[in-house]
Amino acid sequence: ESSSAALNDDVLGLIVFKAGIIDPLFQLASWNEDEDDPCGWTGVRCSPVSRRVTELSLVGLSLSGRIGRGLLRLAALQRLDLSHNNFSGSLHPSLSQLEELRFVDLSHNILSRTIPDEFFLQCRSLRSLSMANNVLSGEIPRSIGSCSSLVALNLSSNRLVGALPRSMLSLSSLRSLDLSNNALVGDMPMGVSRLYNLRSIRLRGNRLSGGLPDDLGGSLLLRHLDLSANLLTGELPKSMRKLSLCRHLSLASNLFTGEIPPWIGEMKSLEFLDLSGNGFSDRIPETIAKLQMLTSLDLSRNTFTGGLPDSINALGNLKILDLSDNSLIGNLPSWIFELGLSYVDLSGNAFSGRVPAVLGSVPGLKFLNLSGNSLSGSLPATVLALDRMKILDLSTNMINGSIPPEIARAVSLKELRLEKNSLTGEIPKQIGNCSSLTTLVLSQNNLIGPVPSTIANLTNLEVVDLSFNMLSGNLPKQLTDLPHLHSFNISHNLFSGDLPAGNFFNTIPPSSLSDNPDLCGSAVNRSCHTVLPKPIVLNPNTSDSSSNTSLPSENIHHKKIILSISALIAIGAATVIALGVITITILNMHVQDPPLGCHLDADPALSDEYYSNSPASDANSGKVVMFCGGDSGFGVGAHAILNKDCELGRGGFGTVYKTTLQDGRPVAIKRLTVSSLVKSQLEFERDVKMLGKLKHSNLVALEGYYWTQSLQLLIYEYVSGGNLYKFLHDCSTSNPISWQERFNIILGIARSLAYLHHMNVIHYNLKSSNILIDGSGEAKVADYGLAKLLSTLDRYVLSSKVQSALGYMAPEFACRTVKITEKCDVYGFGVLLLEIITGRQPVEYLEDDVVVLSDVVRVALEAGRVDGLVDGRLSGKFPTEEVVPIVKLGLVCTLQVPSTRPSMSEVVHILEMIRCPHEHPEEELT
Ligand SMILES: Nc1ncnc2c1ncn2[C@@H]1O[C@H](COP(=O)(O)OP(=O)(O)OP(=O)(O)O)[C@@H](O)[C@H]1O
Repeated sequence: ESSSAALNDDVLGLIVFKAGIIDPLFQLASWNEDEDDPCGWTGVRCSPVSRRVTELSLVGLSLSGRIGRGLLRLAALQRLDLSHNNFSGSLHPSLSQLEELRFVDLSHNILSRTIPDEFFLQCRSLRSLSMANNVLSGEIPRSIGSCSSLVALNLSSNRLVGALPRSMLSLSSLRSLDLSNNALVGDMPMGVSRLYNLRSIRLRGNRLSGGLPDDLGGSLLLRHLDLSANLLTGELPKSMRKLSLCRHLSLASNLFTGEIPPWIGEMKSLEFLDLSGNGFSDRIPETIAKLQMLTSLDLSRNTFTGGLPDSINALGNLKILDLSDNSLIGNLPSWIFELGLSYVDLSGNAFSGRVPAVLGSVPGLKFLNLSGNSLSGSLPATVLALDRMKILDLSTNMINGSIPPEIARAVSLKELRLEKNSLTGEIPKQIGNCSSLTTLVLSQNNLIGPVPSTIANLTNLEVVDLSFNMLSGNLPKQLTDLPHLHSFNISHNLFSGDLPAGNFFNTIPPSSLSDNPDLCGSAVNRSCHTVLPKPIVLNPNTSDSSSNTSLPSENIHHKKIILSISALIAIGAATVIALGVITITILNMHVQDPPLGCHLDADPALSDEYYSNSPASDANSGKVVMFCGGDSGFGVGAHAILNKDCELGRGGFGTVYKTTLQDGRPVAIKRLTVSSLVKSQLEFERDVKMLGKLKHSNLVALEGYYWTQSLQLLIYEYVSGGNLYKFLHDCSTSNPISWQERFNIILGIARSLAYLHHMNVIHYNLKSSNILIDGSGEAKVADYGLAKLLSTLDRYVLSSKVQSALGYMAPEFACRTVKITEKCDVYGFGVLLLEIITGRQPVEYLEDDVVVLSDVVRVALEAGRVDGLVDGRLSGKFPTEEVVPIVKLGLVCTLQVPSTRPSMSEVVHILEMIRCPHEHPEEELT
């Protein structure tokens, strides 16, 4: 009977515990309060004799909430393991009262606050307690000394402060103490030797100071001592020589001084010795040779002097040797490389002599850093032939000769650093075999010749630095194919010719290219051709495009075409463009637009016939995705969307229809007619979602999309006022827009472009038909970023289709070697600005000539006839003082060299200044 009552106590306790916590993954589903016996429940174990719960182990079950009183009913509990959950709150002070409790692991939770004093005061038989990796704060309670049964205590990685309580010295059963990574201060108290059972002390990462206690060596059983990353000072106490069982000793990153005492050789069990980052000085003692078990020796970042003691030669088990950043001198003894080491760092010393050729006989060597010494002679072929080597750094020495072709065998090499030496000769083409290479630094040598094209085989390359050499020739075009390249410094060489165009090279910083007098391309601000072409203009009214390409000149009145060099370039470019247009036309044939018509029901392109031509499942499988999360009300399938309202118009990318959402709100739907060119669904959706995130009052918001293989729709906010082209050029519009309205429109466009560029989006397709005017006269820019959705055609050809005939296209589109940046939008904006001010088309096609607006304006400005430029429909109603600066701004934006055009944020600033000149008296527009 009493056992069943007790059983119910256990059931009750566990159910109460469960009620207080959150179990998001239903891990405790088996805990059913209707059962009498909890012994079969997840994580519960019972004594086979008494059937009482003796163990509760709920590790890593994503449980959260507080560890409540329920557990106090489990009177027979011996083991409690709730580690790797999200339990919060403070530690229950009475938990330790459970008479049988021996093992508690609450590590890796988010327990906070101080550890209650009572917890240790009441502690009965607790042997192991871990609360590591929580957020406990405050001091370690002094009462800890009363928990005399403790064998293991781990409070590491919390936020504990204060000094180590002296009372801990009475924990004579303690074998393992881990208080590392807290903020403990003060010194390590004398009397540690009373903790004669201690096997392991870990106090790394605190702020302990003062010297080590003299009796530290009294803990004779110590095997692991880690006091690194504290502020400990003084010399090593002599008693430590008695720690002959100690395998792991780390005193790294403290303030210890003096020499390493010769008695260190008596700590014979040492396998790991780390004294790095201290102020140890003098010579490395010969007695170190007695540490026969040593596998890792780190004495780096001290001030050791003298040569390498030959005794290290005796350390037959050594795998890792780090003596970097000391003041060691002498030749590199060849025996170092006969030890079978895998990691050697001797950098930052004053070693001299040659790089030992014997290095090549160390088959297991993976890491070798000899940088920052005074090594001379040539690079032994054997060094580079190590096929397991991952990192080789011989930089900042005096090594001469050439890089041996045996480098071909370094197939595991990830980093090769040979900078700041005196290497000569060419970069061997065999480097193309080092397929693991991510970092190649050969800067500040005397290398000559070209960059071998085999470098383009190294597809893992991320960082290449070849600066300050005498390398020459053209850069291999294939470098643009390196997918991970993010730094490529070739400055201060003799490279010539075009920079590779595309990928990483589109954004390469000019500083990485500087001082190569014959290198050209926009990144170095040097044209690859002597003359940049003027804007490319095609006459859309004739089929022979090249004959209509003209070079607008200073005198634009009926000037005949002159076949100058720039004209030839322009004609060449135009021919390319014309070919592009033809390509698009062919590609578009099977996605022909329907004939113009208002009601889509009658539109053959969207009738059932249309769908029967495309895979049926395809046409109906798409789903309308609205970014705001709401329901479009279209349901599934495209019929519902397009069979509704009316066509608004057609453009280069598609046809636009107006329709209404279920909530009555109108939207404009663009059906892309370039389906065959649209990227994969994944890329399309990624790009469209990115565009959908753009929010600006002067942008037409993209609200959603629809995708199937053969039909893609973009759902935009509907803008009621019509497009700017209509306002400017449609003669039937009776009410011309005023100067103020025009200024507002220009400013709105500028602001939206500055925002787009800030978000790293290039519009690519600015023109007045893409500027919509809303009900209150505000400009809203449409069609931004659409060029990005297409994959097949590159943007040069694309832009020729949508912009060239109209004169908004920046000249750099015609020069494939010049990088296309957001400055192409600045050009388009400049043209648009002049169009808005003058009310004239950007390009006018006369019988035997082409008149380019920016040239007309430039000539008029020079002749002082600016007022005559302003749209006559304004009947002289405009502030004269605003005209000159705004016209100048338009001309600056349409400058030929992209880098000489202002950024859009500068444009916004200038426009605001023109409008309110008095607020910026100190600044002047030139
Ligand atoms: N969100 C919208 N709200 C109202 N009308 C729109 C909207 N988007 C486009 N339109 C109208 O639909 C017509 C066609 O637009 P579309 O963008 O396809 O052509 P475009 O601007 O002439 O050429 P392109 O495709 O090269 O940008 C335009 O007259 C435009 O005014």
